[in-house]
Parts: sequence; C-alpha cells; structure tokens
Amino acid sequence: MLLSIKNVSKKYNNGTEALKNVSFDVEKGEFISIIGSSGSGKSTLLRSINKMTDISEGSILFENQNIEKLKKKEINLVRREIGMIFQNYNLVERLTVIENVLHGRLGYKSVIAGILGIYSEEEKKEAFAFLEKVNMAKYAYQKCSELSGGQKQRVGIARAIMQKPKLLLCDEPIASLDPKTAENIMDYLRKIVSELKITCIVNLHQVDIAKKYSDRIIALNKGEKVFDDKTENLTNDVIEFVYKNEENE
Ligand SMILES: Nc1ncnc2c1ncn2[C@@H]1O[C@H](COP(=O)(O)OP(=O)(O)OP(=O)(O)O)[C@@H](O)[C@H]1O
Repeated sequence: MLLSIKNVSKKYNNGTEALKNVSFDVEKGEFISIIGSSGSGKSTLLRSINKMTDISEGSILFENQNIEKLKKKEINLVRREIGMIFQNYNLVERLTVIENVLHGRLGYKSVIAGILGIYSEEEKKEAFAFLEKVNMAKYAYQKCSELSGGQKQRVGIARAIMQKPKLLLCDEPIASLDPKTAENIMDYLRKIVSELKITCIVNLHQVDIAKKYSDRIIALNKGEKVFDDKTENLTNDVIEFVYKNEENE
C-alpha cells in the first residue's frame, strides 16, 4: 500500500470543518478521481497529503511513514516522492519551458545548485524526453508566458514527472481549460502515469471526465466521504446523492 488516510478531520482556524473522519487506502498504480461540489473538501484533502495543510485529527501514512510525525528534513524527502499538478499551472512564467521542467529536479539538489540552475546533461536529456511525451519539445526554449493554457499544463505534467514521483496529486488540473483541451490533457496524464506506473489522485469537477479516466472514484460531500468504489459502480443515483444540498456560495 502506498498511502493510507485514517480518520482524517480538518478544521480551519475560522471553524470550517473541511474534512470529517475521512479514511481510505491507495494501492500502487491506482488512478483515482476525487469528486464533490465546490467546498466539499477536495483541495483540503489533496493538500493534507503532502502537508501543505496540517490535519486536525487522524493520520496520513505515506509508504508506512506517518507524515504528521516527520521532521522538516524528512518531510522534504517525502515531498520529493509526491508530485503536484495545479489548476493555475504554477509555472515560472518568465522562464523557458525546459527551465520549468528542470525545476522538477529541485528537490534533489543543493540550494546553491538549484539557485545557479546547475543540471547534469542526463537531467537535460531526460527533461527533453519528458517534453516529447507531452508533445512540447518544439517549445523547449519558449517562455512559458507565451503558451496557451493547455500547453502550460502539458509543461506542468512534464515538470511533475521529472521529479520521478511515486504519487502524483492533481488539483483541478483541467478546470481552466475548454472541454476539448481538457480531454487532451487527461489523455496525456493517463497515458504517462500508466506508462511510468505512477499512482495518481485527481480532483475533478467534471463527473463525466472522472468516469472516463479513473479506475476508482471517491466522492466527498461537505467534508464526508460518501462514495468510494470502482468507477463502474458510480450510478446516476449515487451522483445525485453526492451533489445533493449543493450550496450556492
Ligand atoms: N485556508 C482556509 N481557511 C478557512 N477555510 C478554508 C480554507 N481553505 C478552504 N476552506 C474552506 O474549507 C471548505 C473546503 O474547501 P476546499 O477548498 O477543500 O473544497 P473543494 O472541494 O476543493 O472546493 P473547490 O472545488 O471549490 O475548490 C470550504 O468550506 C472552504 O471555504
């Protein structure tokens, strides 16, 4: 087992209970989508897994290590194993595509080597190879600010896999893209993680996309896990239940 979420609750300082007693295990190689209405706790859950957010109760085990109990140095080692893909891409816009992909290696470098941008020939070759996988090698020396949203997310995927993660967390990776580009990104993502045997958890707004691409779906409703099963068992009745009481905030 790669990841185990045990009775996790999260209460923010303002009193919002974003997660309520959530538990599930993730096996190596799974492709899981997390669905639920806006505010149901999807981002909080993903951010808890790599300790961008501290949980209030419960435990999170990554490769059998309780991440709540780790020291700062050990957390950095765990973070190296966990890649992230964001809705807003989180690229350094003024830098080139290849420089952004090489940033995926920063967790493996000394601070000085990172600041000076010192990368081995092998790392550079690998960065190009990953750009090939997302069909972006021809843009390697273009500034990221000059790319479309779909192209930026393809760079985001290449950067994340450059990190050689065991687990990839994707927080609404296609929420800013048109439907056709969104499917194109999901095609690349699914193909690459299968090929490299990377476990993947994706937060998604679109149920149809979750159904098309994932092996397993977990649904949250107001911080509670209300569904966790193989994709084919997500019936329309379940979907209605998952999205009931949607608050228009
Ligand atoms: N930093 C924060 N401080 C206080 N409350 C927060 C914070 N971040 C999120 N929340 C609240 O926690 C709840 C869950 O938010 P979260 O962003 O995890 O949900 P989500 O399912 O990812 O929503 P969305 O799909 O809109 O991104 C919401 O009620 C939200 O307002």
